[in-house]
Amino acid sequence: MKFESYQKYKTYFESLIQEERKAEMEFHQNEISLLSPKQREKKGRAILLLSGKDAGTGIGGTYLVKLVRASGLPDNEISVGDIVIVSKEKPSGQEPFATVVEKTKRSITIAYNSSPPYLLYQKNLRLDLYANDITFQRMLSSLDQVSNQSNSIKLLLNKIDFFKDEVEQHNFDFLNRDLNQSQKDAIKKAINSDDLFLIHGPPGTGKTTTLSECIHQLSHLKNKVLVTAPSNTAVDNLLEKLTKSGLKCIRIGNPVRMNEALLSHSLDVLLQDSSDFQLANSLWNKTQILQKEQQDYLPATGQNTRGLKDDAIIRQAKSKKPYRGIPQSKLRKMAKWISLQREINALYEEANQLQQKAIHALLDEASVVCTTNSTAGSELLKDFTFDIVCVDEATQSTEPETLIPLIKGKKWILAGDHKQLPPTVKSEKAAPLKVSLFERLMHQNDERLNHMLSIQYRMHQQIMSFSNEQFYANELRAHPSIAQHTLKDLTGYSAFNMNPFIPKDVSNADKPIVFMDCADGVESSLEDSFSYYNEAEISLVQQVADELLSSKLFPEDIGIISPYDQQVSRLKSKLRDYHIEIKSIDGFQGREKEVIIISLVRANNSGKIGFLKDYRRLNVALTRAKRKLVIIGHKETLMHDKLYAEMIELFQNNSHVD
Ligand SMILES: Nc1ncnc2c1ncn2[C@@H]1O[C@H](COP(=O)(O)OP(=O)(O)OP(=O)(O)O)[C@@H](O)[C@H]1O
Repeated sequence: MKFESYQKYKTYFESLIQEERKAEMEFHQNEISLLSPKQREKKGRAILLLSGKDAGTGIGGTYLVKLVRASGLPDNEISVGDIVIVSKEKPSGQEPFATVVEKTKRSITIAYNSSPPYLLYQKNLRLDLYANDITFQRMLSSLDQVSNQSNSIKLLLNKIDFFKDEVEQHNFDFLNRDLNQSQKDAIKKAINSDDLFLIHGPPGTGKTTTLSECIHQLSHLKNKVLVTAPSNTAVDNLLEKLTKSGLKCIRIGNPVRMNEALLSHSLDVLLQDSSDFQLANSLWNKTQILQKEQQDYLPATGQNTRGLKDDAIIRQAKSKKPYRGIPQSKLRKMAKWISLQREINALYEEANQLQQKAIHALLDEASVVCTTNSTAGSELLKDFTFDIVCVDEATQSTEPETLIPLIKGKKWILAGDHKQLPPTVKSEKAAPLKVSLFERLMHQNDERLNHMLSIQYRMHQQIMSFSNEQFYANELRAHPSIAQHTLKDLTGYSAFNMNPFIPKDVSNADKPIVFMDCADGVESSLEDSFSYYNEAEISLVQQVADELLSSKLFPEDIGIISPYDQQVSRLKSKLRDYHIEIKSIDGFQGREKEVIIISLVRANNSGKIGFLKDYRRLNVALTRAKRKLVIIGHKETLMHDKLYAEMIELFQNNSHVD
């Protein structure tokens, strides 16, 4: 996809974002009707047991309601800016929308455009997330903001001038002495490139290791770097590598969603040592005392005021006479409430300024700031720009989402693998969003702008072979330290063939890959479901797991993956006591295990293989195992597809010993 002008680019992505936003809302409606309130609270998308009270008026005359849970809010994914609904038991779908404007440990304040329903001032309320709207808003805002950045537009519209001024070339003293030549080359090219560089990292090639060294070098060269990734886990993986080698980084985001071991780098934790922030805290404490005192008086809100403005109430209270039917005692109580409110507002204002000062001091000093793509668009970073923005896992986020961090920097370095699964997109109509910016730029630019890491540190070379040929033009090499590693190297492993119906190859350490034809398997699906399961394959997976466990393999060394959620949940319940990790292929991207068992599920007369046809899913599945890969599938069905047929042929012939 190429764009002729910024306007065309903006219109194209705006409509896709709106489609996806609609699908997100439908997803929440569905989940609300399917899950119990407690199940939804556990997922972090509902908060139960709240009590509501009037919190005055907000910006633009909105009506504010504060919802409190005295015991504290449970962990949740609801953020300021999100759209929510409040109900008594189960939402009916008729509730008006509100927007979250403030969140504390015990309360959440929401804004309504018109007078909120009376229900809001009761106990036992339930608040539901309706759309994670904040990320959509940030995407739209990034699309707008990019119009002021000629350099960014040039990159997005593929108007890159390769022959402009010579870029300053740097020589490097690498911190990580173990880097291989391909990784060093990627770092040199990325740093010496002009505005944009793409690090293509096939499975296990040390993409994060390489990006981490690159960030170190950039920081040593006195650059201010913003480092982002789509998920908190991916940000923490990178942060762990960066801080291990001594780089000072600040991590922005909700500490509840961070890896505990990395909390000392969190902005929230670092702020605790700032004297300005401590002062701000004491002012917030004062506001709480004043708010308590306010409870003895009458709130000058809603019907109490009979339309009188604050100044008029104060004036009338001084006059010692009733006014518009409001008795003098009530006027005095409201006047006192107003003067306390003014004091509270002033303290809040002062505290917020002090907090801003403390945050600015920390962020001004930091050479590396780490956060998720979405949070890069938060108010906190509003006034900051960076020399370089580095985005890890860039093939897992949509183009508008990647734009959120990118517009904060002059030069972009993206790392990812467009041969693995693309970002998740809920709406069919928004499917073009599955082409990440990384993938688009990779296809539209020549090799001067990218480098593929070519040495992998995960898979036995036979396990790597098929993916290497099909997806990486045979350019991948297995590092000698792992190229021949097998189950034999694991302490205690002793192949044991206890089940005569399971081929010996399954426990034989010298056979890194086994394809098992589950010829009597039949796919089934529940009514109204596009997900499939296959009972015969479930039984075979169990027998294979038994065989491996009795060969003294630890359950934590085994992973079971399947493309279909129905199969995953049935495998989980059948193997409940096995303590083996069982996940969808999509959920296992980025992970690895010594042994992987794949159940492919599809088995029918017409050779239909559904979304197995997305070969990137097959690539992810085949590249998770380090020492042993067992693939279970219905050969006859799979042979209808050329690529699966090639895979089966290769793996059935390829189980010789090297
Ligand atoms: N030069 C190297 N020498 C030795 N080990 C390395 C080297 N580079 C990476 N590794 C190891 O390879 C493994 C994968 O590295 P890393 O997590 O950086 O890879 P990745 O490409 O981001 O992974 P993924 O495939 O999950 O995206 C890690 O255990 C890492 O320590």
